[in-house]
Amino acid sequence: MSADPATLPPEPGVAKPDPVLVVDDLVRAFGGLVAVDVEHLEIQRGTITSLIGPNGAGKSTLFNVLSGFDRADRGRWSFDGTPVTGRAAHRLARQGLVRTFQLTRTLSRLTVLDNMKLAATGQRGERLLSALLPPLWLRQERDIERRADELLERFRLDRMRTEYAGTLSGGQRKLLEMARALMVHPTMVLLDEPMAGVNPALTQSLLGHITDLRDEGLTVCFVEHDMDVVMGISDWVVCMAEGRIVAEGPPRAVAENPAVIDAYLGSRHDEAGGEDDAR
Ligand SMILES: Nc1ncnc2c1ncn2[C@@H]1O[C@H](COP(=O)(O)OP(=O)(O)OP(=O)(O)O)[C@@H](O)[C@H]1O
Repeated sequence: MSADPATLPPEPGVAKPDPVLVVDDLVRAFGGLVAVDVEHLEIQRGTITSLIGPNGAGKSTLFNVLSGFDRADRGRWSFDGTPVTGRAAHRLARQGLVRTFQLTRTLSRLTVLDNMKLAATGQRGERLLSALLPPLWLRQERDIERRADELLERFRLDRMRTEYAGTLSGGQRKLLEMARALMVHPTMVLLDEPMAGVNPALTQSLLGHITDLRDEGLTVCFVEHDMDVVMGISDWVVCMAEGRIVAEGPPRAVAENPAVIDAYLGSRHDEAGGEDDAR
C-alpha cells in the first residue's frame, strides 16, 4: 500500500489512498434473499486483499457480480477509474480485471497448453479481424503461445504442457487457474479460494506466487476460508456477513474485531440449530 494500512481507520467502507476498484450501493438479491448489500467498498491498488466471512455471507456473489459473471439489482462500481457497472466478463478482462474459476470438466479434457490458449481469447473482435488477415493471425497465435509457455514455466507446469488438465493434482490445478488468469496481462485478479484442496507442500509455493504478483504491482483479491492463509499474506482483510461488509482492516485488527467474531459465532449458532455453540 502506498500509505501504511495501519494508518487507515479499520472501518467498513473506509477510503483508500489509491483505490483500483470502487463499489457503491451494490445489491444482489435472489428472490427475497438479499445475498449482497454493499454500501461502499474500495480496494487499494497493489495490495493483497482477502474477503472473508461465514458460509453464505455473499462473498462469491460479490465476486461474480464484480467480475461480470452475474448481474446486480442495483449499484455502481468502477475499475481503474472507469465506470464498469454491469460490464460483461470478457470486456472487463480486456480492461484488466479477471477472476479465476475452478477447472470445469470440459477444461479438464483439454491439454494444459490449450487451457492457457483458450484463456487468451477474450478478444472476440480482434480474433474475427485477424481471421481475415492470416499473417496477423499467425503472429497473434505465436504471441499467445509464447506467453503461455512463459507462464507455464513460471508456475512450473511446463513439463505438463501436453498433458490433459484433468490429470493435474489439486495444487497444480490451482497453479493452472492462476496462470490462465495472467494470460490477459491483468491489473487485478480475483482468486476464488486459491488454496482449496492444495496439499501443504504446494501451499507455500502458491502463497509465494500470490505475493510475487503483488510485488510486481498487481492487485490481488481473494476469497479464502483458511484463516492461517488470510492472516499470513493479506495486507488488508474485508469481512462480510449476511451480504454486508461488517469489518475491514489489517489482518490482526480484523481478527480481533467483535463484529467479525460475532459474524462467525452467529453463523455457528445458526448451524447448531439455535443452541449456544460458542466454540
Ligand atoms: N444462484 C443463486 N440462487 C439463489 N440463491 C443464491 C444463489 N447464489 C447464492 N445464493 C444465496 O446467496 C447467499 C450468498 O451466497 P454466496 O455463495 O455468495 O456466499 P459465500 O459467502 O460465498 O458462501 P461460501 O463461503 O459458503 O461459498 C446464500 O444464502 C446463497 O444460498
